[in-house]
Formats: sequence, C-alpha cells, structure tokens
Amino acid sequence: MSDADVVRIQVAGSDGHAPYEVLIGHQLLGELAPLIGPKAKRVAIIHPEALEATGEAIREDLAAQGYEAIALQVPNAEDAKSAEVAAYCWSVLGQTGFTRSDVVVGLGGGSTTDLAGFVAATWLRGVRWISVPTTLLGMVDAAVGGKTGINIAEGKNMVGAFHPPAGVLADLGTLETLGKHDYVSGLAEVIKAGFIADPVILDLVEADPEAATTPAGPHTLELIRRAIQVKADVVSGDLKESGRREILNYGHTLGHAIERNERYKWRHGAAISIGMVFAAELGRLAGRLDDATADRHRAVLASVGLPLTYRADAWPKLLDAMKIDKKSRGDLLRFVVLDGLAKTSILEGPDPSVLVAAYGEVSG
Ligand SMILES: NC(=O)c1ccc[n+]([C@@H]2O[C@H](COP(=O)([O-])OP(=O)(O)OC[C@H]3O[C@@H](n4cnc5c(N)ncnc54)[C@H](O)[C@@H]3O)[C@@H](O)[C@H]2O)c1
Ligand SMILES: O=C(O)C(=O)C[C@@H](O)[C@H](O)[C@H](O)COP(=O)(O)O
Ligand SMILES: [Zn+2]
Repeated sequence: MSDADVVRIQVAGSDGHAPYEVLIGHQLLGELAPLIGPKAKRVAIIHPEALEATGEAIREDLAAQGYEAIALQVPNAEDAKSAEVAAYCWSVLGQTGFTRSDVVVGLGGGSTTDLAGFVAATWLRGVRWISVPTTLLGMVDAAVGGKTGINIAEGKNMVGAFHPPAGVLADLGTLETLGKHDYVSGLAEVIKAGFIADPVILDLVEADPEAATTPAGPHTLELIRRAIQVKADVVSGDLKESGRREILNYGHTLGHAIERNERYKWRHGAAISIGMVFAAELGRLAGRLDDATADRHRAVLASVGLPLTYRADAWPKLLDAMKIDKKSRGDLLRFVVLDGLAKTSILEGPDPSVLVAAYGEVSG
C-alpha cells in the first residue's frame, strides 16, 4: 500500500495536549517507530492474550530498531480493565525502569487501549502513548479521543483520565482475525455515529446489512472513515466532555448499566445497542423524536444482528446503576436524546414514569 492509500484524519490539540493523526490503511507497522520517536529508549506494548503473536512481532521489529521493547500481555476483553491489571502493568514498568521519555503502545480492542491509555496517563503522572486498535470498535471509537480508564464493580469506566494518544494506527488487516460477534459489536458505535451526526452511515449499512457485518464488505473503509471523522470532529472541540462530547454517550446511560449488571461479560456494543433503542424511546415519549426515526433504530440495529431487548426484572438495578453515570449531576439523571436525525439534545431529569415507559419498550 502506498502512502497515498492511507487515509489521515486530524484530531485537534486542546487543554495542553498536542494534535495527532488517525491513520487508516494497511500494513501500518512502519508508521509506529516514527511516532515513538528518537527520545524514547523503552517501549511497552500492552496487548491481550489473543494478540500474543502480533505483540511479539511488533516487539521484535522495535527491538531491531534499537528500542528496549517489552511485550506486556494482559487478559482478553473487559478482564483487562481492572485495578489489578493496571497495578500489574505499573509493576512491570517499574521493573523495566520506564521513564517519562518512554512510550506505551496499546495494541488491541477498546478494552486494551482503554487500559493502556490509563496506564500511560497514570505512570509518572503521564507518559506518551500510541493506540493501535485491532477491532472495529477500537478503530471507530475507543482509540480516538483520549478517554482512558478501568471498570470497578460499582460502574463502568469509573476510574480514568483524559489522556490523548500521540497517534492512532488503524490497520484494516488486523480485522481479518476478529470474531464475527466482536465485529458486529463495533457496528453499534458506527451506527451511533450515524444517528448522532452522519446519517450517510445509516444509508450505507441499510444498503446491505449483511455485507456491513464483515470487513470484506464494500463499504467498510467508508464506514470506518466516516465514524472516525464524527469522533474526531467532536473530541477536537471538547476533549474533557464539558459540552458537545456528551453526544458520543448516546445509548450509553442504560448501556453501561446493562454492562455492570452483566458483570462486564457482555460485549459493549450489544449493551449500547439496547441503550440506543431505549434513548430513542425516551426521545419519542418526551415528544422530541418522530416515530420513523425512533423505529429506524430497531430496524438498522436488528439488521446487523444487534440485540434490542433486555430483562424486564432488571429495571430497579439498572436505574440504580444509571444514577452514577458520568453525565448525572447531583440527583439529576441526564440522557442524550435525539430531536431528529443528527439532532442531539439532553433530556434532564425525565419523569420516572417516562423512564419506566421507555424501559417497557425495550423489555419486551
Ligand atoms: N475510550 C473510549 O472512548 C471508548 C469508546 C468506545 C468503547 N470503549 C471501550 O471499548 C471496550 C470494547 O472494545 P472492543 O469492542 O474493541 O472489545 P475488546 O477490546 O474487549 O476486544 C474483544 C475481543 O477481541 C479480541 N481481539 C482484539 N483484536 C483482535 C483481533 N484483531 N483478532 C482477534 N481477536 C482480537 C480481544 O482480545 C477480546 O477478546 C469497552 O470496554 C468499552 O467501554 C472505549
Ligand atoms: O468518547 C466518548 O466521549 C464516548 O462517550 C464514547 C463511548 O462510545 C465510549 O464507550 C466511552 O468509553 C464512554 O465513556 P464514559 O465517559 O461514559 O465512561
Ligand atoms: Zn461506547
């Protein structure tokens, strides 16, 4: 692949953080060392068990270029996003003599890059890191924007930091080994970007939903590019989520509560899919969203195999979990809703009866 085939999306710097680029293409490994730069002596490649061979290949490549490179293996999926695993990473960095000029590489899906970014944010109060997403969800969402963190029993991503990467390398070739369910989970965030900002995404998925569920589909690059552009545009203007960035949380208030209720054994995209149907019903019941757009949520999410419903008896626990959502202010629950396609707004303190009614629509 020539350099001309690499798509580059810019993310602006803010709050003292430098701007960076998201590169989308094939065989991007050669881009890693220039991003790490000459000042680093050591590089820690944090990767999940599933990517042991890739982690080792990158380690060897960087070692051959003179870096003291270590591959730091962590558990697959959400099991990596824990205080214990973060502490294990800190110990390894300490034993390696990792200094402020050294660099962390997060190689993997969103769980791994959230952890790696958090480790980088907290080690010596912040070292540079590079995100190398290997899942659809990682590419279109988690790797970009600098939200890093871990889960605790009380809630999803409750401990974390805003710490943008120095660069993002989205190598499309890595998607070929990703399981179907994990790929489809990423489509939930792609579809989210469609509803909140870029409806062309919805048209592309609806044109051939089956093709959208595989990286071999005709619109894969276009979908990834458009979803990353949405994310990059939003976070460029509001790194720390003091305003517009909240729209990226569409569907996440209920979605995160479901993940907590499932003890983080569900895929993020599956929970967010149900959360978006709930948010659409809230918008409809609040008299803001038209029926056609609300119904379109169910149609497009179901067409790619994402779930739409959750257990009715879970409501009290979900309501409790939603109270510590990061968008809450005091006792006020706040939801991102749509006033129309790509027209986001905030619904504050909805009447409890409206919440129950909306949940009734997603609990069968
Ligand atoms: N920071 C953010 O802005 C942000 C945005 C969206 C989601 N997230 C977080 O991302 C996480 C979900 O990420 P995800 O959907 O990428 O899942 P994941 O990171 O949990 O990965 C899913 C599974 O795929 C494996 N895997 C990863 N890449 C692979 C590959 N190329 N081939 C084969 N297997 C591979 C992983 O080891 C894991 O078992 C959640 O924790 C969510 O909260 C963060
Ligand atoms: O980047 C953001 O901002 C998002 O909200 C993107 C979400 O898709 C993502 O799941 C994020 O990790 C949620 O963050 P949280 O602040 O609600 O924990
Ligand atoms: Zn998400």
